[in-house]
Amino acid sequence: MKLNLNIQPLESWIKTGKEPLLIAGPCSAETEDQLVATAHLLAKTGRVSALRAGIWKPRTRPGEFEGIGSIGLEWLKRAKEETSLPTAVEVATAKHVEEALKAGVDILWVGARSTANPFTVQEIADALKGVDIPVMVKNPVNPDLTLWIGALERINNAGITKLAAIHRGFSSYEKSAFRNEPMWDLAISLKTLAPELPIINDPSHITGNRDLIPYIAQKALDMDMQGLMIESHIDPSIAWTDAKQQVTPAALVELIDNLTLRKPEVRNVEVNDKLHELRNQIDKIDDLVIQKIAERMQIVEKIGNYKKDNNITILQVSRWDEILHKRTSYAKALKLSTEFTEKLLELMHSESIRKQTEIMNAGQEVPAEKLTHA
Ligand SMILES: C=C(O[C@@H]1C=C(C(=O)O)C=C[C@H]1O)C(=O)O
Repeated sequence: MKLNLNIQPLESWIKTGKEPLLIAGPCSAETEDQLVATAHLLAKTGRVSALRAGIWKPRTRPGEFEGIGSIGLEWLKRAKEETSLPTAVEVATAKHVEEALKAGVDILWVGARSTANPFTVQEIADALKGVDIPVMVKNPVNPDLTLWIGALERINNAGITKLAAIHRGFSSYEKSAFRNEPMWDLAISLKTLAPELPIINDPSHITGNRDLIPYIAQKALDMDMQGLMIESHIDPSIAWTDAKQQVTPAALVELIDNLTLRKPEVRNVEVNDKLHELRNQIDKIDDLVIQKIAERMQIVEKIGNYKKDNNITILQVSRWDEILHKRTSYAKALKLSTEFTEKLLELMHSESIRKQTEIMNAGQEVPAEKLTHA
């Protein structure tokens, strides 16, 4: 299934000639000097397509710097006049939208905390009705693809067609090197559901650590994301927010220069022929894999019927354990990762359990009305 979004290409609202497409600027606008000086250095690099700056900062706890507020819009205006860089800010309320529009901000984005709340997103969407401005929607804090899609749909339904998603990673309880887990699968699912929707990666918020930015930025380009949003500060050591993840404009250029640009396709006939030949091999193998899984399921059905006739439980922990051990060690010998093999086996096992449950309980299914929420 594909999403039904009405989207204009990225080229219609941002200069995309520079590779990769780069939106950069300080995490927060702190002082007029800091913002304007950073903007000048970024513009001078010739690599940046838009200047970002947080004016209103939704902080997790009160008492931290919550953004400079509306005065920052004036500084952004000056930065734009002096550098010609279009400007981008985060909006979290209808009032923010109103003020940003009045101040001539070029691009708005909806932050991760706002995306997680459909009331907030709807308020922003309502404030955008009848306005022609690009809007980027960050993924929600929690790893919930539907919330991300819902926010994009609400903004799109308000008539915003210059739309993009920002992948900034997800909160996770698991200890990790990253501030926010990239959970690439979610971004890949979004791209699969809406191939025309540009996705901008935000390695600054994913990593929370400037040293890790290059790895995430490279992976984002390799995942065919359309651009990068990277926090850049004239002097990160004294930044008021996110000091550890910001980079100087000079470091930003070095980082970008070290990325390898890859395209979804190349025009070289020889390369394409070789790729085609390898993909043909994959097609044949995939067909065989599916065929073998179907054969396995037919045997599972026989086992299910046999267990039913003889009153044997569906789940057989020791047999399942034996399968997990034997298969993972065999797979390991064939250079497959244990994590992958386990996932694959677990998927097959749960389908096997589902199938046998269906056989065992034929005619005794829970009535549909009992399955609906009270
Ligand atoms: C198929 C069986 O039932 C279940 C499913 C298994 C499988 O799909 O391999 C293994 C053990 C059981 O939990 C079985 O008992 O062999």
